[in-house]
Amino acid sequence: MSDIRCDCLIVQPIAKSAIRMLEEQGLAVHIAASTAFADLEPYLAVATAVITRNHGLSAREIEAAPNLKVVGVHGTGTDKVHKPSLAARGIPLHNTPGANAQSVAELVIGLALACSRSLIAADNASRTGDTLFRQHHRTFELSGRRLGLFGYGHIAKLVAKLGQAFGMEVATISRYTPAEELQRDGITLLPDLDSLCEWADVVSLHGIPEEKPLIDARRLSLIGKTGILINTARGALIDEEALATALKDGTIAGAGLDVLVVEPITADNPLLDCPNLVLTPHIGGSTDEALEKTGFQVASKVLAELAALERIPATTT
Ligand SMILES: NC(=O)c1ccc[n+]([C@@H]2O[C@H](COP(=O)([O-])OP(=O)(O)OC[C@H]3O[C@@H](n4cnc5c(N)ncnc54)[C@H](O)[C@@H]3O)[C@@H](O)[C@H]2O)c1
Ligand SMILES: O=C(O)[C@H](O)COP(=O)(O)O
Repeated sequence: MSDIRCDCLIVQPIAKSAIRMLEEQGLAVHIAASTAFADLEPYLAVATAVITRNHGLSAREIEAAPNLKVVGVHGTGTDKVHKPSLAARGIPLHNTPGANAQSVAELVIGLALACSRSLIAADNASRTGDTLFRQHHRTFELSGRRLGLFGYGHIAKLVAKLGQAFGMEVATISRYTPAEELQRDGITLLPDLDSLCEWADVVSLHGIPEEKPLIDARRLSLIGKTGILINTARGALIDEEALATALKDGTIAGAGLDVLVVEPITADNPLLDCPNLVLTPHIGGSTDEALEKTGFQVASKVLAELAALERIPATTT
């Protein structure tokens, strides 16, 4: 029999303050050495709660956790958690809507500026003393440009505000937002993704992935040769082969991606040698502020669930 004591397994590190919250309620917390199954398995075997981040939790990992009573996702996206396995055992799943939204929204604007001002190439030109760079490199202002948002949830609403502050016109195709809310926010509602891609100078993705990538070769040509594509949502929203071709042949002007189909990036990813592409390694929700808020929210939800199950005293949460 295992002598490991672990009430709550943290699959990927979260804020120290959140870990303290869990420990102060008497939980034995283990932070996994890595997301490899061999590192998780001994702790999954005994844990009552699991907190994970963008790694998610697979069917195999859930099966390896016979005592599991609650799963917390640090972040919004629960797409990598195998929900049928949890549902079959009646295990609740919590996430942290909105906790990292401001940080992601600020990154969207950062990526848009990096593309519109060619910041990566400009940095290189500065380091190499390329005095001709500013003569030969066309860049443009965001002000007066059109920002098209796919989805209008927590993050997109903040991106809209930041875009408007830059003097951008903003439209969305959210199916679920009441027309009065969009009118109040000064957002134009467009009928579909094709219209959004055609209309916008900067297309930013904030929806949930579907079975097929929504941004394919055809929609990239609708975005057009002066257009910029930003994706901080999920890699699966974009056909990466088609995007690599579009960046290389100038079908679109540039792209900024915080998320990829396979993370971390693999050596055979067609995007690796693309021009006018800014990549960040899924850092949207990794500011100090977002980590504090997200950690607090996920720890609170896991503790509330354990208290409801009488695994810890209710008065302490
Ligand atoms: N890069 C990061 O670190 C990071 C951080 C947070 C969230 N995310 C991702 O960003 C995305 C948005 O997150 P959020 O917190 O704003 O989520 P949210 O649930 O608040 O918003 C998602 C919005 O997308 C809309 N939507 C979904 N499918 C749609 C469709 N087919 N057509 C139109 N609208 C659609 C929903 O109605 C909702 O308004 C998610 O995919 C999430 O996983 C990434
Ligand atoms: O869906 C999310 O919120 C993001 O993927 C961020 O997740 P993280 O906690 O791994 O940064």
